[in-house]
Amino acid sequence: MTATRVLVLNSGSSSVKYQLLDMRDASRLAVGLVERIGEQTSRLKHTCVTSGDTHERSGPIADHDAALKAVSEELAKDGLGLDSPELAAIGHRVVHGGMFFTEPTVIDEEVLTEIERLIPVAPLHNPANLTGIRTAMALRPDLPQVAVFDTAFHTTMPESAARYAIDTKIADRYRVRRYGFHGTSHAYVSRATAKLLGKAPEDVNVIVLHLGNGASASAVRGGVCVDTSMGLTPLEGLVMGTRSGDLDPAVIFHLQRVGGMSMDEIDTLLNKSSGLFGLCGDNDMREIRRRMDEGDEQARLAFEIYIHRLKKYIGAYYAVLGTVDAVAFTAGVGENADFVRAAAVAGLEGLGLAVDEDRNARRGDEARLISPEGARVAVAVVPTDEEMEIATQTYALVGKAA
Ligand SMILES: Nc1ncnc2c1ncn2[C@@H]1O[C@H](COP(=O)(O)OP(=O)(O)O)[C@@H](O)[C@H]1O
Ligand SMILES: CC(=O)OP(=O)(O)O
Ligand SMILES: [Mg+2]
Repeated sequence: MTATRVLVLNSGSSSVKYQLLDMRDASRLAVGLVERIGEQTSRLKHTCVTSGDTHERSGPIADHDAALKAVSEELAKDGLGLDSPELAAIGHRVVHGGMFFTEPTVIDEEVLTEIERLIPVAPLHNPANLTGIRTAMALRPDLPQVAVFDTAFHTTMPESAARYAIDTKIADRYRVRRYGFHGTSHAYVSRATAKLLGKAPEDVNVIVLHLGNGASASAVRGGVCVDTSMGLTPLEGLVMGTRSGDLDPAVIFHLQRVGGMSMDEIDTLLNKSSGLFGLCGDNDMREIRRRMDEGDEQARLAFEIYIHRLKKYIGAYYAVLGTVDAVAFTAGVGENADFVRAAAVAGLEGLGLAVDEDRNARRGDEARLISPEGARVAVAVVPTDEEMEIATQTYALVGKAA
């Protein structure tokens, strides 16, 4: 029997998303999510796609190690356990790959050490990714484990976009530059957008807006990333669920010198209690919408700040690209919040950007155009599929090695 299945683990700071795929036809066998890891109210939702059965369990799951063991038990109940000889590899999302990793990579001790070394520049993500990898390695030491890096797609950025305007010697010594994240999603979505337009990726310029809890924008010219909004860490750029995005770096000096806050306190403030959450106490766009509908001014202002920043990046990447064929909205907010999409392009008719109200309001799981018929620039909703992209890259690498 040839092994054709790939398990993908997308370990986030407090969640694990996973999919088991059969790469003969890229079909999904099982999908699931463990949320709120480390809290009393953890929840696991597992769906066996082949039987259509869904199981849910709630109750505390202490850490990512426990989460992965729970996932492995769920898969085993469906006869899809990690001990299956049909499993060819396990693919892991790794958020920060630094300058070292530009391609999917089979994980060994040296790779683990490098991912660990990058923890200070991805403190919310790389530790969770590492636990996922170590647990999976312990469960199946014989299998190839492949890391697919969020930063990889952005390594094509020109130096003019990747470098900060600081002393070059210091920047080089400490490897301070813009790496960019969500690259697997930006790669997948920019290609899927070209497909939606009936063109080859080489022939289109796309602005991708990945709006999830973390959020980033990218400018993709002919399939190649030329700029992205996240930087040394996933803190720069757009307003996010709990992260501030762009700010004057002097805010940090001010909070330390005048506010008496420690560096760790400021780090936590900017990463975990800023963004939409810091502005209005909620980081979920559904809740913000509900509050705005009730006339809540604080939620309204948070929304306006979020949209203002988003619009600035659309304008900036329009200028970076010169000509734009499409603007693609993706991830939790981008795929579901029609009011965010409408507000983000409102007033940009001069740039050829608009949404058709009916098309924008329609829901669906497929990539679709929401701009009016005959619009100069296509505006689209393009669901991301980081897991499928990771599985494809993992299987290609393992196949090559075999
Ligand atoms: N139906 C919806 N309407 C508006 N926003 C939504 C909806 N569903 C999800 N979201 C938003 O998507 C976010 C999660 O996006 P997701 O891409 O899953 O994020 P992450 O991968 O960073 O966890 C939620 O925090 C919420 O703001
Ligand atoms: C890099 C990053 O911000 O990832 P996420 O959106 O999953 O938090
Ligand atoms: Mg995400």
